[in-house]
Amino acid sequence: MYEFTYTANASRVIFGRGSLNSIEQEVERLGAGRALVLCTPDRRELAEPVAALLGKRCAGIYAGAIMHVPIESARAATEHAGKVGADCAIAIGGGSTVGLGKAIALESALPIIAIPTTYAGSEMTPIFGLTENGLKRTGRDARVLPRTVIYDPQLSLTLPLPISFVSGLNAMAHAAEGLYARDGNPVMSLMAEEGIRALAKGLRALKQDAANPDARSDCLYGAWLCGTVLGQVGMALHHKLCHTLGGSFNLPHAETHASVLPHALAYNAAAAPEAMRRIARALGASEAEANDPAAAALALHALSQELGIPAGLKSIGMQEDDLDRACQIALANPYWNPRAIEPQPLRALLQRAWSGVAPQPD
Ligand SMILES: NC(=O)c1ccc[n+]([C@@H]2O[C@H](COP(=O)([O-])OP(=O)(O)OC[C@H]3O[C@@H](n4cnc5c(N)ncnc54)[C@H](O)[C@@H]3O)[C@@H](O)[C@H]2O)c1
Ligand SMILES: O=C(O)CCC(=O)CC(=O)O
Repeated sequence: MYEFTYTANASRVIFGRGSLNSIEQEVERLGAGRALVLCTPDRRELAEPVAALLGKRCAGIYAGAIMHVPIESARAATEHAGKVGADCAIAIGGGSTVGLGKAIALESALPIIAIPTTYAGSEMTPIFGLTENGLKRTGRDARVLPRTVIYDPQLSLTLPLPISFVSGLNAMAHAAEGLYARDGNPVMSLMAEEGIRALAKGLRALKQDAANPDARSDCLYGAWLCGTVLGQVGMALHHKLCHTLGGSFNLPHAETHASVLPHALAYNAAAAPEAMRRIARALGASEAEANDPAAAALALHALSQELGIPAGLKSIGMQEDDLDRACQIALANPYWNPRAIEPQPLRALLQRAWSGVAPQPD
């Protein structure tokens, strides 16, 4: 028995090797003529070819993107865009750069073209994040959804494997929670399962050969699917926990997602057996194995180990003494989750996520 509401986001997506070459015509298609190219300070080499392809349509390169978009960086970028008369922003990079483009759009309504080079998936969502006085807030606004997304797998060939792996698990997290979302729907569930499957295939191939173009294409295809899910349906325990950990303890985003995901799925396994079956199946479990709700979390933990992802929040700088406070913060703002958020089980989840041991339901 199906019952759902589904409103598609209106992004235009161009996917393929060499699709970067279409950037000038995509700027023209938006009716723009002065595109500001955004990147992080350490990735100007990504922005320069875009500026060259744009020629006279380029309003310059702004290399001021910072993770979690500090409000000061957003204000400076918006001011600069105004000063150079930009009528479009092109964000080439990961979620930090797309996040800066979104901050400019939130203030100025400039159209964004996103050219993702990690698997974060921000390019496919109307979700923005801004950090002020050490506190990160997120919201949804149609103005921040990139109008056009160009996925060119060639551009992620230089993404280091450690970042590729954790960014891939960040993407899988969107799909996993999308499979048990309160407002989920069959289209998003199909995309979520296929996204996890494509990323598992691509990440495993990257482990063998970081320069494998087909593996990069599989990963970026999976990131597109998972990012689309994130943009369409609500998230739950896993994303709320990672937001708390990232925002309150300044932990790196993708690494935090990768550490927490197996444990968040174990917490929810009994309450969302169908989602767990589809996740386990997408990760390569047999139909018989996938029928065990615990299989999804264990398969994800096994994939993390196979990829060599450092185990546990302790490996990315979180202190064990901070776990009690993390638990209190996570409990402070109630939100929907397929299983009730209870203090003791949540604290046990955080302990296991911190230590990096195998996940277990409790
Ligand atoms: N709003 C949303 O929908 C959404 C979704 C996911 C993530 N995010 C946000 O995005 C940020 C995290 O994004 P991220 O994980 O992509 O991190 P990121 O954008 O900071 O990139 C991670 C690292 O990869 C490097 N990198 C990127 N592309 C590269 C390339 N081609 N070659 C070499 N190095 C490259 C960057 O320089 C950086 O050091 C967080 O702030 C997170 O909250 C937002
Ligand atoms: O937590 C996520 O991976 C998606 C939401 C997010 O990062 C919001 C933001 O900080 O831009």
